Amino acid sequence: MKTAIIHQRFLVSTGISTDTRNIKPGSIFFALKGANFNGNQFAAQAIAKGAICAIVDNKDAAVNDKEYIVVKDSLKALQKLATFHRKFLGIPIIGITGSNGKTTTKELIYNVLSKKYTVTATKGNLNNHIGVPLSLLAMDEETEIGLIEMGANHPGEIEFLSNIVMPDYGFITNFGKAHLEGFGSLNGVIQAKTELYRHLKENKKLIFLNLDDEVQRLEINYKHNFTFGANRKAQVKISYPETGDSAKLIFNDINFKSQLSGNYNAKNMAAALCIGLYFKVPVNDIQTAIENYTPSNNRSQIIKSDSNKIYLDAYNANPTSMIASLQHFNKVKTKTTKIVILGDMGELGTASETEHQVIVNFLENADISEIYLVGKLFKKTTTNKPNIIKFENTENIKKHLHLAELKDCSILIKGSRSMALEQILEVFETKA
Ligand SMILES: CC(=O)N[C@H]1[C@@H](OP(=O)(O)OP(=O)(O)OC[C@H]2O[C@@H](n3ccc(=O)[nH]c3=O)[C@H](O)[C@@H]2O)O[C@H](CO)[C@@H](O)[C@@H]1O[C@H](C)C(=O)N[C@@H](C)C(=O)N[C@H](CCC(=O)N[C@@H](CCC[C@@H](N)C(=O)O)C(=O)O)C(=O)O
Ligand SMILES: Nc1ncnc2c1ncn2[C@@H]1O[C@H](COP(=O)(O)OP(=O)(O)OP(=O)(O)O)[C@@H](O)[C@H]1O
Ligand SMILES: C[C@@H](N)C(=O)N[C@H](C)C(=O)O
Repeated sequence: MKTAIIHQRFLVSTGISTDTRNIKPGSIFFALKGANFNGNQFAAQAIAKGAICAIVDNKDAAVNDKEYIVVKDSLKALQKLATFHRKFLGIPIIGITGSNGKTTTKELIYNVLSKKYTVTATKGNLNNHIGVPLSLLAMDEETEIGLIEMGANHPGEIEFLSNIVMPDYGFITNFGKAHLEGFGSLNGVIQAKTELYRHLKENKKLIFLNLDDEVQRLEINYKHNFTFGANRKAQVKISYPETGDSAKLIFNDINFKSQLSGNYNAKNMAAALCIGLYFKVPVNDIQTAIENYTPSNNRSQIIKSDSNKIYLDAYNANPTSMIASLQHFNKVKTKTTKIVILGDMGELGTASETEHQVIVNFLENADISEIYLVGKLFKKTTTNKPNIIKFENTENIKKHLHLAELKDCSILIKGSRSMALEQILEVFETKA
């Protein structure tokens, strides 16, 4: 009942705010609890800064009945409001999850579908129990298709988010060794990510499948599917040519280029193509949308800096995405000197030591001239290769690079968010 009342206020508001440090005038403020603050303490400030209503779960924070609504739990109220709004709009929603490439694939799909429809998509990677409701609540009556990214680092989370989103369509980018701390193993990742499939199947909704992925292939007998891949049974038949440094694919004899480094991004492009075709976006528009997409935020970027070429992939890292990046970089043909700078991979739990050593073992046999490993986890690995040099932290490698005269180099930079390896760019005079 309260959800319906809040929704009435929401419809005449400018949207949702959860932070008084950047409040939107005319918005509804939800007082959330976090690791550092209790949002209830900011409710009055939110109203003073222009919010039309504050949803609080501490009755003492409610100054009057006009501007404050007291609920049992503000976070749950936000999540319920999101589902209520989703049902109210009744538009088709695509849910996307996976271990790697969610944000990139979501951006590609967004660009493709926007050629024909008004699409509202998750901003950045606001993909958790707070970000997903906020993304749904960013949709309005103009929105024709919603595109929601769902992230997880423990079992049950995708099911929980799916119940909020109620997607009509779903896609899982891949199953990789990410967040092993919470998922336990690759099998744990598969069990958790396929919560999306189970949700879609129970509700007879459509699944987009990459038939080149052995886990996704298992779903082929579910009748509501639309498939892509190099696999001969795929409805959207793709071929993946041997490429240079950026991802490419071929569909119906048309070459799709991209500004994305790494051939693994080709399957993210293929997913966007498949979904674009399903929603009847003309192929030439799909091609333009994919080719014009320029990655940012340290993901799959190709940056020219004087005579050096930098592959900046420092947004995040895990064993699957790191090995994919290295295997690709290893194969790139260039006359320049190849250098890799790798930062620790976080959130791997007990697999951490082994997985860092696997990376070092790969590098020992790779066609790469100089290898710099940064962080405490890589420090624990063993190697006797003289071209593998270890640094305690990002500051130390920056000092080293300041002194090194790097010319005519191809440099791959990849590491977990906590390592913030993009700071290394400061060393180069970047000319994008
Ligand atoms: C709760 C919240 O929104 N916090 C944001 C806040 O953090 P801060 O530390 O400042 O405060 P608190 O959280 O303690 O504050 C409680 C509330 O008080 C508000 N407030 C505070 C001070 C003030 O002066 N006025 C206030 O009103 C405050 O805004 C809170 O509402 O600010 C930070 C800086 O902006 C935010 O980063 C922080 O946001 C949190 C982290 C958050 O969850 N935001 C979501 C919108 C979101 O989607 N964030 C994504 C995270 C994506 C991610 O990591 N995904 C993982 C998988 C998911 C794992 C999941 N289980 C999980 O743990 O999240 C993946 O691998 O993809 C993002 O930020 O990118
Ligand atoms: N299909 C893929 N296979 C392996 N690695 C990939 C794939 N797609 C993207 N990556 C790698 O993952 C990095 C992060 O991409 P992106 O942000 O799109 O993923 P994400 O799943 O959204 O991650 P997060 O949830 O942390 O935001 C890319 O820069 C790239 O290195
Ligand atoms: C940034 C967060 N979503 C993530 O991907 N974490 C891993 C462990 C990383 O930082 O690489």
